[in-house]
Amino acid sequence: MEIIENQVYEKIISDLLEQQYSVVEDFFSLEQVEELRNSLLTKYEEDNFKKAAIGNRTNEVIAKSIRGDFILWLNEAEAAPAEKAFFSKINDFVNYLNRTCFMGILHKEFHYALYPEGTFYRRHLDTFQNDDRRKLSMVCYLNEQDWQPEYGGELVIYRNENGKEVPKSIYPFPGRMVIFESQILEHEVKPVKTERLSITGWLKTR
Ligand SMILES: O=C(O)CCC(=O)C(=O)O
Ligand SMILES: [Fe+2]
Repeated sequence: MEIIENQVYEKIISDLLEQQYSVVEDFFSLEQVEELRNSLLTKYEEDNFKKAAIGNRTNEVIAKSIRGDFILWLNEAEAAPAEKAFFSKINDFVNYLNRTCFMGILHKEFHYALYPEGTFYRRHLDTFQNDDRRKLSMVCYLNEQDWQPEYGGELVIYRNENGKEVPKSIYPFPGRMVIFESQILEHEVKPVKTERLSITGWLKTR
């Protein structure tokens, strides 16, 4: 089958090869972001979110000193239209990765996340949850368009450059998507001064 080159995906792939992470400003349109934000907020108001835990799903510990967000795992089969459109874009990206880079992505898992004022997620590696199948982490921010840097909540990625640790701060502006190597890059979410919304997920092998 012929592969039609996609410039956005190609940029992500070359960023990942060069620096283990990539930031894309318009992976999802602002309309899509708004629909996802509304869907997240409705489900949060209906009390469907759980306090996020650390450890794997059979060995969960709620540790507020490590992370303070609330999450809701998404089920693709039962997804609402906004989430169906989200997954269709993710699936398109996964197919591209598998066909052009032989990444062998077989599974994925995504959750909504809401960080209430004052919460954070301390420095960690996403494979600490006993899941070494996690290959790529993806975070898409669903905040309002007037999100300000003073609100905090930046994602800080720690990269090693020539033996020196270099932190990269990425603010959670709406529509922004961050993709990084789950097994390599430690990262943290700095304390937020106002509610912070996102979808986070992992592309997994085997
Ligand atoms: O929301 C973010 O920017 C990152 C979240 C994160 O690190 C995680 O959920 O593992
Ligand atoms: Fe993480």
